[in-house]
Amino acid sequence: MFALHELPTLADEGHVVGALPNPIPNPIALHSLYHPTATFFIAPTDVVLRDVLFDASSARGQRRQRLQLAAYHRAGPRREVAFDPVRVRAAIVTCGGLCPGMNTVVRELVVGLSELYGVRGGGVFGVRNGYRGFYSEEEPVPLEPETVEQWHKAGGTVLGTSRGGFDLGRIVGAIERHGFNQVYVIGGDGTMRGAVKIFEEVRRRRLPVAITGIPKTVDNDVGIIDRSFGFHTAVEEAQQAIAAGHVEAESAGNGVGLVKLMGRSTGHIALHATLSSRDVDCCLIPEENFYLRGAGGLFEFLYHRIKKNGHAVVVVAEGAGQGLIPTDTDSQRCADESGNPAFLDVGAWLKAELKAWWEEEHAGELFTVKYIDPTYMIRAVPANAEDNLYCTLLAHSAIHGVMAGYTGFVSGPINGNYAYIPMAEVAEGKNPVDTKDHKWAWVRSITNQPDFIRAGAGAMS
Ligand SMILES: Nc1ncnc2c1ncn2[C@@H]1O[C@H](COP(=O)(O)OP(=O)(O)O)[C@@H](O)[C@H]1O
Ligand SMILES: O=P(O)(O)OC[C@H]1O[C@](O)(COP(=O)(O)O)[C@@H](O)[C@@H]1O
Ligand SMILES: [Mg+2]
Repeated sequence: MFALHELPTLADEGHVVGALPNPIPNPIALHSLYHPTATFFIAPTDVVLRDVLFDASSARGQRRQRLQLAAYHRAGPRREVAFDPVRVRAAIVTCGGLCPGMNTVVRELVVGLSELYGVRGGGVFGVRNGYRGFYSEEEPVPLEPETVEQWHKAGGTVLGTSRGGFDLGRIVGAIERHGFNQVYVIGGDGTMRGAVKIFEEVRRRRLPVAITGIPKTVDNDVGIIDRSFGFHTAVEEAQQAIAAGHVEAESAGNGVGLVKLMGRSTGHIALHATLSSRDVDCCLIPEENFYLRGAGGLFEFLYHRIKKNGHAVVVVAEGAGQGLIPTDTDSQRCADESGNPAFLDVGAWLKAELKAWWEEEHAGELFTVKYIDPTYMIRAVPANAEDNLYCTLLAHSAIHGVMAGYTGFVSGPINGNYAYIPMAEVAEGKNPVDTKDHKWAWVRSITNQPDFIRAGAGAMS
């Protein structure tokens, strides 16, 4: 009935984990102050379904769908664990761009391993500055609950992060040399692709090491899970920039407030910020082509809005309209150290184009464009309450899975229920905004912006 997406375990390889010949009862069951209820432990047969929406109109269709239901192991504490807490030697690393909540995840991993499972002092380490920290001169730092106690209140990552520096041989060599048997990797899509390689190399070398990923990306561009942590905080922070753009535009004669928000290849932040603000007249995202001049274009639309309301606000995701921006040399379109494309500044380009257009078509009439680029301000903040809660659940899910002996997996909510997903699936999955779906239709119904399909033609850029 279900197609269960099985997880690798350390036992598959015949490893005697943490010097345990057989699983032992979960130490949480023996906790002196906490007595687990009958439903506390999750059975290996508990699953979370990936799809919850079905067309109930045809019995045949239902039968067919039931046969293909993708299911994942439900996350949570198991009755038995594979690691002896006394022998746990865990490494935690944060990679890629900043995202609100990174410190919270680290804090909860340290505190959870110590207080839920009784991992002893000196059993948890923080790797400095991303993947390269495994083999750099800076040694991993021991992390105790007291060290990390206040970390959830800080933005950024205390451990440090970086792009690039993924040297597989040296990373796995360092894991072996330090005797790490649990590795918690906090990072985005690129980091997860790297973690899959680490997992595979660890297997190839037959090392008794569990590798798990906790998906981090402010862009929300990791697939399968409901959303990534920090995303809601970033959307909340973006409101201030949009509000400022609105005030500036409203206070000027024929004013345009232009706000650029993060989103390298996905427009989730722009979309959610637009939906929650209501000050936005037009939202431009990488997944939807647009054009500036002519009938049905951005400028025609903005002209009508300005004439009607006296002002307009445009939110543009950083990855939007890249194909429209002229570039003199190919070298301008370079990549960052991780190989991610470094984009041209769509905001600065759009501002210049807006000014040129007004000058060409409405010279003599007052016009102002205020361009706000809050790029790092929306991600370099501490997590809000909801994201702190979410980070805690993600960290605990990861610990429970690793202690149970699973490896090569990512924890995350699927339709609100926490699940363990094979890491390779998450690394391969993308999460673009589905412009055919209702969420994008909601944006369009709120902004009433054009669909940028030229009359008599398909979508154009
Ligand atoms: N395909 C890949 N294979 C191995 N490592 C990768 C890959 N893509 C990115 N990485 C590494 O993952 C880390 C973070 O990647 P990056 O793309 O900068 O951020 P994010 O994980 O947030 O998307 C970097 O150390 C980078 O070298
Ligand atoms: O200047 P940096 O650190 O490379 O970060 C900029 C990029 O980081 C992002 O937030 C995405 O980063 P991640 O993939 O690491 O989450 C993009 O929106 C943005 O293009
Ligand atoms: Mg990324």
